[in-house]
Amino acid sequence: MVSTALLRLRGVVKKFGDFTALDNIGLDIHEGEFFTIVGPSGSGKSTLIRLLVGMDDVTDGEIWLRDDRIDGTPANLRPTCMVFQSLALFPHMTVGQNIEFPLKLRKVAPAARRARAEELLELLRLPQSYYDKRISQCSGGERQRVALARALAFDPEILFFDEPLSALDYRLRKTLEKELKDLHARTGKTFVYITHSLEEAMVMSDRIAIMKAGRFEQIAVADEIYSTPVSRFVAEFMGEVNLFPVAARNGGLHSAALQIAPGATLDGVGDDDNGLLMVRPEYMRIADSATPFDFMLGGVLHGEYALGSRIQYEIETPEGMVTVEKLREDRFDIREGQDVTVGFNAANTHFIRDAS
Ligand SMILES: Nc1ncnc2c1ncn2[C@@H]1O[C@H](COP(=O)(O)OP(=O)(O)OP(=O)(O)O)[C@@H](O)[C@H]1O
Repeated sequence: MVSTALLRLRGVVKKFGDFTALDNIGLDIHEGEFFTIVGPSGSGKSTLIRLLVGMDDVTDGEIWLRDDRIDGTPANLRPTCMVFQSLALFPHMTVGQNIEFPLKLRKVAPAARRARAEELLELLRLPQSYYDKRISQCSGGERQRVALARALAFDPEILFFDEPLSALDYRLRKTLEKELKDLHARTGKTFVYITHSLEEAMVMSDRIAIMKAGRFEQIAVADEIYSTPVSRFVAEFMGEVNLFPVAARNGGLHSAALQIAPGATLDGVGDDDNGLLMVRPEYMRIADSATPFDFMLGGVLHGEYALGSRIQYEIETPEGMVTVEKLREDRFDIREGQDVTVGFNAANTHFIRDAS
């Protein structure tokens, strides 16, 4: 059978004793894709990657690489897969020796090894003079680049990344996020990446999978996960959010929390629907009598927080805290303790059906 997916998982289960760490996982990863798995601590991300690279065995299910079943193949016999771990460099060797290591294992001749190492230095934007530099003399960011160059020297079909940037400082992380995305585009390789950081996932990925308790809650492109999450869990995991219970009855919308403009409707919401109306803080507005909104609620400004280029406002309402966000240049002229009415329009909402 010819398949379009590079890596396919079917009914993958991993148990540790009675505990099910991965529960019937199905997944297709496409050739050349940057695929990121995010989820809270303990959701099963590392367990999944260990199965994918062959460091651990599945309890049940199948893993296919193209048209070969690989779940029974040990890690060292999966030459197409490679884990990228920054800390696995040899500190006593030079940058060049580290990058050439996989080629030496494959008995590539010294001149060809050196030529490839120089190409990879260029690809990773490291100066050629680094060839003779010791790893112990490289900075954290340079080590990350050398580790990537070495991973690419294996010429794997898929590169697996297990939180490679988590130990780095903010600025370096931001730089390397962009570099990784760029490297992905330049190499055309398939990247499978796991992280806690949603921001990292959003910047780099073609598709994101959100993991919860050993299952995928949603798999989609970043924008779709952010704008149309399938559950409260995904909505809350993907950043700040306001959620209001809403029901559709007798041709109208009802909510204990919100004043709803007569005739306001929500796309795709029919009679007897129950759910949560989601609105991201950047779509919340301060309302006045001149600017009515489809949905409004009153409260008191509880706090104002500067987040660099953005300002976040917390409004205390009878239904709980509501978050409103503005660009700094558009900041509101309101003071803590002041009464405010906030509003938003149906077009800027997403309805999460039956969200419990
Ligand atoms: N060898 C093991 N024996 C028993 N339980 C394990 C083992 N490895 C992992 N687990 C459990 O499986 C669950 C998933 O762990 P895993 O390390 O995959 O989570 P994670 O999403 O990678 O978390 P983190 O982000 O904290 O690394 C956890 O509850 C963990 O305690």
